[in-house]
Amino acid sequence: MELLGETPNSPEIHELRQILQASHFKALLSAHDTVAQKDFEPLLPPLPDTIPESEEAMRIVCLVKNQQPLGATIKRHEMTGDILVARIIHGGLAERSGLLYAGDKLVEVLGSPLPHPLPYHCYKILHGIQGAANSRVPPKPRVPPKTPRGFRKTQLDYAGEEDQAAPGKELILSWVTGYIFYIVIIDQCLRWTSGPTGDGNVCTGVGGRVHFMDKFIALNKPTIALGFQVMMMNKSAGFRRSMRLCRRKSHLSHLRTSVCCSSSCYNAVGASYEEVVQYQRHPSDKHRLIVLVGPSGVGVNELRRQLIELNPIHFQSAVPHTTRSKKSYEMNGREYHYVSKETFENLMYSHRMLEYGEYKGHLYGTSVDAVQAVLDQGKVCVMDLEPQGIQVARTQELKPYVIFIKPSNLSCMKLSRKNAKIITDYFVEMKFKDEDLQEMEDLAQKMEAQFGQYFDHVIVNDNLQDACVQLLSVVRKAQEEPQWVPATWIFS
Ligand SMILES: Nc1ncnc2c1ncn2[C@@H]1O[C@H](COP(=O)(O)OP(=O)(O)OP(=O)(O)O)[C@@H](O)[C@H]1O
Repeated sequence: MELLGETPNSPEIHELRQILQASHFKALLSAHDTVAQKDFEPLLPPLPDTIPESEEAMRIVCLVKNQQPLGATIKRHEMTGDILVARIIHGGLAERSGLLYAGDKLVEVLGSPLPHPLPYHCYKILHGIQGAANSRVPPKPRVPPKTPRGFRKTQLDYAGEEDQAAPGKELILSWVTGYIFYIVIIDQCLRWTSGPTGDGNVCTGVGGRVHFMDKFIALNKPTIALGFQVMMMNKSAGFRRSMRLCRRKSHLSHLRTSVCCSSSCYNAVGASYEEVVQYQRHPSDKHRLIVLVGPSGVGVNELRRQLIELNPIHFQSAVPHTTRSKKSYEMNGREYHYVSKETFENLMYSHRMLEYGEYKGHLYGTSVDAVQAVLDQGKVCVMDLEPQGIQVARTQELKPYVIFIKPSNLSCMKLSRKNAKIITDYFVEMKFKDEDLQEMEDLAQKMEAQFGQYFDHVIVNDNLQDACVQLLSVVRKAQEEPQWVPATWIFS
């Protein structure tokens, strides 16, 4: 205002004077001056000036702590006993400071060397700090995280609230198998943080058991898991009759079925998550293999048969292989590919059989090449598979889309299956008993629990017509719309 008094008058000067004299502006300037004159910075403890030359170079980290938690967890190294920073919570004080990192060794806090304490003692020391605290940590090369950002699909259910090892209850998340989430940051400790990508509900949290630190998005509701389907007898290609219940009833000793599984499947089964990407099939690409799984008797064959009947030019089953001899009315490549035992076994051992089994001394099975032959014709190959066989089919070559056919609840099943028959072979059909339906339900639950992570979609087969309409729509979407698939199918 003083300076303005010395300045020749002008409309601008007049306006500026009015602004500076307005009460709200005076209040703002007054607040500024009050803040500026006080030193709100904490007094940092002086750096020690006598550091022995022999001492390993240290970073001295000064954190000023208020009521907020530090946002880091610590652990004791099993071998050395060192106290290490275990995790840095996303968005917490430690992370925002940019000074502490997972894996840092805490040497001293508040000028006192850390005794060889249990993490609990350290926790008490750290927790008790108010204001500024110097900590000494050895320098550490910062290695950029190796794991790429990207989407992951959960392979297990995780109940965060029940996890004793979870680092902070307020951040804990729970999820079910099949959730897709996006990772933003991964540090050396296998934690990750993920951020919004647009769709879905965004939530932030930590999965303790799998050591994730996440802000993650549920883009996909989980789909389901699987069953135990065995050897089938062909009536004609595409309309196979199942022997699954037959095996359960009386022919168990005659039927031996196996499913081969490459070593990778064991890894996948044990993993907590799988890296996934969205895949949109180009119209000129081969179709994805459609795999139906479900407990015996649920209607897997019935649905496959109905789908093919709806459009036999578009949908087709793969022709299976057998070592039995050809009957007079059969044709090689139509009902079966008739091969020697040696050829069959070669296919088995070279992992070219998606599933195989033995019935009455003969081998039967469906090969990858038979599926490829259908896909090469530009058709959609539809097959039913034992859940154990999904792993073998899960290749970049076939890109299977797995649909779990699930029974509805017992009372609905009793109604819908009133006139249905269990087809055990060509000649024997028997009515479903209550125990068959119960067994089907139990098996469905086991399949979901064990193989749910592989299911892209679940159809509850209550009303047959509804289930068939759903199947048609899902199969169309699988071929025409973007779907989450393992990243290895696309980048390998
Ligand atoms: N939704 C449904 N409503 C009524 N009957 C059904 C329904 N789904 C299937 N069925 C009947 O149930 C019986 C068993 O079906 P299907 O043979 O397809 O079972 P599956 O799952 O292939 O088992 P398996 O391989 O052991 O035969 C058949 O008689 C079929 O017509």
